[in-house]
Amino acid sequence: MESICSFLVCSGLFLAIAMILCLKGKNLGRRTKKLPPGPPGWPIIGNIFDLGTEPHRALQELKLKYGPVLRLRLGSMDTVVIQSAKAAAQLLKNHDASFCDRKPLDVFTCHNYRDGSLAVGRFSPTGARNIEDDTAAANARGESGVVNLPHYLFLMAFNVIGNLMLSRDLLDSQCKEGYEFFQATGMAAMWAGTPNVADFLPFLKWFDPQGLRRNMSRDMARALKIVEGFVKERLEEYKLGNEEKNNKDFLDTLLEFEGDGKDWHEKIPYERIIIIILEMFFAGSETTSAATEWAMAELLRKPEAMRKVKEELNEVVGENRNVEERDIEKLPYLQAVVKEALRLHPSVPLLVPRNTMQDTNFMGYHIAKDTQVFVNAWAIGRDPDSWEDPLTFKPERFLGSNIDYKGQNFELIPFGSGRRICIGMLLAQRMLLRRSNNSQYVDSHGYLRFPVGSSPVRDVISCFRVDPSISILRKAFSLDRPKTSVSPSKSSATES
Ligand code: HEM
Repeated sequence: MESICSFLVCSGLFLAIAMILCLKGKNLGRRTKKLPPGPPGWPIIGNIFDLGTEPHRALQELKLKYGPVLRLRLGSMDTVVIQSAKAAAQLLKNHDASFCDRKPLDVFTCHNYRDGSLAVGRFSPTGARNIEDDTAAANARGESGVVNLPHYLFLMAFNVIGNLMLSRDLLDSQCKEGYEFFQATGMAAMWAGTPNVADFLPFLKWFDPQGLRRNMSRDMARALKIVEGFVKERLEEYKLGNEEKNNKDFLDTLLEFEGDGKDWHEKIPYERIIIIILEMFFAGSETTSAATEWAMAELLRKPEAMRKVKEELNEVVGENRNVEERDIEKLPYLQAVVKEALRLHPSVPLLVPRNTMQDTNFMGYHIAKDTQVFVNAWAIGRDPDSWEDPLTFKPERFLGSNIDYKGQNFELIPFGSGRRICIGMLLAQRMLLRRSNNSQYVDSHGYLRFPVGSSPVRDVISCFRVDPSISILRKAFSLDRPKTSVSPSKSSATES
């Protein structure tokens, strides 16, 4: 036993020394080239502790000292952080080809996920339960009726995606696999979001010291199996001749796809379809529900903005009609509210990390191949060089302005930009501005319609007849996510 321990300790030391020497060698080679500035790091761990518990905030502070292009070493991983609209434009527009790869997390190597994934894959050129009913039931039980808004918003986003992808309400008593799927994806998202020391010190990958890969492998297998069941079911339906339905969903489209006649000339492999479907839940639920929640939290804190949204909705849609997709363009104030919420609270504050595909001369600095790149969309959205009064929630700033989040205005990039821009952006836009009752369909004009329902913002307004000073408990943590409770009965606003 003793000899095994000594062997492990010696091998660990040997690896650590080898790594330090290797890093030194690497640095010597680069001394002649100008690197971006950055704080000095510790041996082996580098600047990991400089990130703190909220990396986007800690990095924003480092910008004051080192400027908008910052260099860090996270373990053995070279990292560059971009923190101004100008630098983001250079990166995502002029150098997008060099920086369009992704830095993968170790946990995404399970079940060949990375090979099938769009979001973490290598770059290759080729409604919710009724809130009112639940509140009424709680009141009947003598409870306060405080609503856990994040919970409803997440369920809503999950079900909307379930309908678009698979034409089913996953979180419904009729769908027995739905709850297990919901749980498995939730756990997998948690493993993916836990900082993994093996990502920073790759020689530890083999040991999986926090057990994250093992946990991810288990929960991802559960989720993949359920999606596979849905896909098999659909293929059975095709065999029975049921494929001639009017409304094709995303799964139908993936199964029928036979190439675009340019870069892709074949059907999408079965395993990849399963991973893509799963990924839409990962990428689309938490992001959309967090953004909606922030928009609501900000509106509840700003009675004047809330009044304007209500007035606009009443004028354009009226009291008795549901919001339809075509209404969106006639709701400029609501659109401005969404932009302003995404400016201050982008759901993915550092975007999804990029990876440099080749040595690149970027704004006069040498960025080596395989450097990880963070773009701090959170800091850019609050940069006083780009925004007047940047910390104030002021939707009016977008009225009469052409600034949009579609990847062309680099001061507002909650969905990223360039080749790896969020593919769900337009869907997210609709989900943020609207609410589904899970039976949406495409109307004769090609618009998505939701027969019953309205914008989530409107829901809060109409469900609670909101007192502007309603209680909001907000606590930002890692992904800048607010925790919002809305109670029709409380009348003070607090923020922590
Ligand atoms: C408010 C909602 C959302 C936000 C803020 C958001 C944000 C982002 C960001 C920042 C990226 C990385 C972009 C870059 O590197 O330049 C991304 C990528 C991605 N998003 Fe979203 N997203 C949202 C909703 C969605 C939805 C609804 C879906 C699909 C159902 C989706 C699917 C994806 C996918 C597949 C990628 C990877 C694209 C690639 O790597 O090529 N997202 N998203």
